[in-house]
Amino acid sequence: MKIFNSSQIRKADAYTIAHEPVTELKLMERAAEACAKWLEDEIPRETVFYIFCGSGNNGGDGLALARLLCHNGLSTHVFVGESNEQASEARSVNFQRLAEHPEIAVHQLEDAVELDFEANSVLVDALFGTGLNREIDGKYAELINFLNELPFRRISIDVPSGLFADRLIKENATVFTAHDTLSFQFWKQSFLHPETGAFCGNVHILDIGLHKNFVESEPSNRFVTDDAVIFQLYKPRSPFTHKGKLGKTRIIAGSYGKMGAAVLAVKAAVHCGSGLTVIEAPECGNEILQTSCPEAMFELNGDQYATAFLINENESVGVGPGLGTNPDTAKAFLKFLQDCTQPMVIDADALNIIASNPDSLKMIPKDSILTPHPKEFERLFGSTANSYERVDLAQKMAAELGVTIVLKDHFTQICLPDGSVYYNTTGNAGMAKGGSGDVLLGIITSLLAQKYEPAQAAIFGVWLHGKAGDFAMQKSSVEAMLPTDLISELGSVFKCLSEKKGQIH
Ligand SMILES: NC(=O)C1=CN([C@@H]2O[C@H](COP(=O)(O)OP(=O)(O)OC[C@H]3O[C@@H](n4cnc5c(N)ncnc54)[C@H](O)[C@@H]3O)[C@@H](O)[C@H]2O)[C@@H](O)CC1
Ligand SMILES: Nc1ncnc2c1ncn2[C@@H]1O[C@H](COP(=O)(O)OP(=O)(O)O)[C@@H](O)[C@H]1O
Ligand SMILES: [K+]
Repeated sequence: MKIFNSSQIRKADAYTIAHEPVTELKLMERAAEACAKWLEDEIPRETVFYIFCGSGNNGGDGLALARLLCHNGLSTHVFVGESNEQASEARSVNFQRLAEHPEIAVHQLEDAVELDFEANSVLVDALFGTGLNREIDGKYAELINFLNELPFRRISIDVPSGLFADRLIKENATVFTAHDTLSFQFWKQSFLHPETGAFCGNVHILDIGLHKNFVESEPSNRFVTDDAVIFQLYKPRSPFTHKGKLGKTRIIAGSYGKMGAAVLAVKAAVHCGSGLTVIEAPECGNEILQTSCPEAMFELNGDQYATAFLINENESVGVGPGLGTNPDTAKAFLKFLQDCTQPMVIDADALNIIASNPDSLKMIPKDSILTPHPKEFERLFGSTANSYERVDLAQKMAAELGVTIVLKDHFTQICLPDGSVYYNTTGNAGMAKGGSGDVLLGIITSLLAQKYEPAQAAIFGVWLHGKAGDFAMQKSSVEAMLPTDLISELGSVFKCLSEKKGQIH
C-alpha cells in the first residue's frame, strides 16, 4: 500500500469525486458508514457515543456518523463549535441532517467540561483530520487535554486531532490520545513513527473506495507491506523439490558466552525452510550447537571467537549475532568482507565492526542486507534528531551503497537500493527482548538461500518475523513470550500463508 502525504490524500479525494459518480457528500457518507460499521462490530451496543466535531470535513464525518449510529438505535451526543458557518458544504449538510434525529443531543464544544458523562461512554474525536495546518492551541487544546484525562475509550476518526499526517509535531504538542484510530484508505506516515504513532493506539484502515487509477498512478516511494505484497512474494514449495534446490544457508555467529545468539539464528534459518544449513562458529559452541540444532552442520572458525571466515560459493551468508568484536575477529571479518562478492545479511557485531572501520562500508557486497537496530544504525551512519530524519538518512544510504537497510523498530523500515521504503506493521512489544534480532537474521538469510531476491527476502522476512511474534503473543503475553517462540510460530505462519494461497496440505 502506498503512503501518501496530506496533499496527495486531498488529490485522491478530489480525483475520486471527479472521475466517479460520487459527490463529496456521498464520499463523506461512505467514510461515516465505514466508521459506523466498525463501531457497531467492535463496541457494545449499550455504549453512549460522544462525538466531538470540528469545522472541517473531519467534523462532517463525525456528524454523519452520529446520524448513522442514532439511526441504528445507538445513544449519541454531538459537540460542535460556534463556527458552523465556515464549514464546507458537505459538513453543513450533515449538520442540518442532524435534525432528522431529534434524539441526538447537540452541545457546544466548550460545554463538554460541564457534562456528566455516562459510565459506559466512548469519546469519538472528529475535530481535525488531514486538514490540520498548525499546532492546536487555545480552546481546542483545553478540550483535548480535558478529554485525554477522562476514563473512557477514545477513538479518532481518520487522524488523532493534533497529528499531521506526514510530519513530526513539536514536543509537548496537544494531541488527542486515541486507543483506536479509524483511518481512511491509507496508512499515514505519522502513524508509523514512534514520536507520533504513540498517539494512534491501534490503527484500523477502512476502505472508502478511493479511485484505483489515482492510487496506481500517483507516485510515492514509501509503502506499507500489506497482505497483497506478501501473497505476491511468497513462493509455495513444489512437491517435487529436494534439499539441493532449497539453498544452502551459512550462519556465522557466536563467541564464548554468546552462543545463544548463534542457536537462535541457525534454528530460525532451518525453520524458515533452508534446504541445507551450516553454522560456522568457534569450537566452544560445537557441542551446544550440535545438540540444540542437529539439523545444521557445524564448521569451525576459531576457539573462543572467530579468527577466520570460510568463503563458499553458492551459499547465502548471515553474519554477526554474538560474534563479538575481538580485534582478531574484526580483522578476519574485514578480510572476509573484502573477498566476498555475494550479497549477505549483516547484523549486530558485524555491523559494529564495520562502524569502527568506516572505510569498510564500501566493501559491503552490492545487494547485501544490513539489519541495524537504532543504536547500530547511529554507529554506522551518525546520529539524527528523530526517527523521521533517521529513515530519510537510511533511504539515502541504501541507495548510495546499493544495499537494503532494515531499520529495526516497532514498525521496521526496509530501505531498498532503488530508493523505496517499506514499513512493516506486523510484530509487537513482546519482541523487545534480547535474541529477537538474531531470529530475524536467520529468517532473512534462509529466504535469501531459497532464491528470494534480496529486497524480497528483507520485506518478506521482516513480515514473517513480526507475524510469528503476533502469533506468539496470542498464545502467551508481551511480557512472557520468548524469541524462541518466534521460531516455533514460523510453522503456523507458513501454514496460514499456504492455506490462503489455496494449497492443499
Ligand atoms: N475530502 C473528502 O472528500 C473526504 C474527506 N474526509 C475527511 O475530511 C478530512 C479532511 O477535511 P478538511 O480538509 O476539511 O480538514 P479538517 O477537517 O482536518 O479541518 C480543517 C479545518 O480546521 C482548521 N484548522 C486546521 N488546523 C487548525 C488548528 N490547529 N486550530 C484550529 N483550526 C484549525 C482549518 O482552517 C480548516 O477549517 C479527512 O481527515 C477526513 O476525515 C472524509 O470525509 C472522506 C472524504
Ligand atoms: N516494540 C516492538 N514492536 C515490534 N517489534 C519489535 C519491538 N521491539 C523489538 N522488536 C523487533 O525485535 C527485533 C529486535 O532486534 P534487536 O534489537 O537486534 O535484538 P537482539 O539484538 O537483542 O536480538 C527487531 O526485529 C525489532 O523490530
Ligand atoms: K480526528
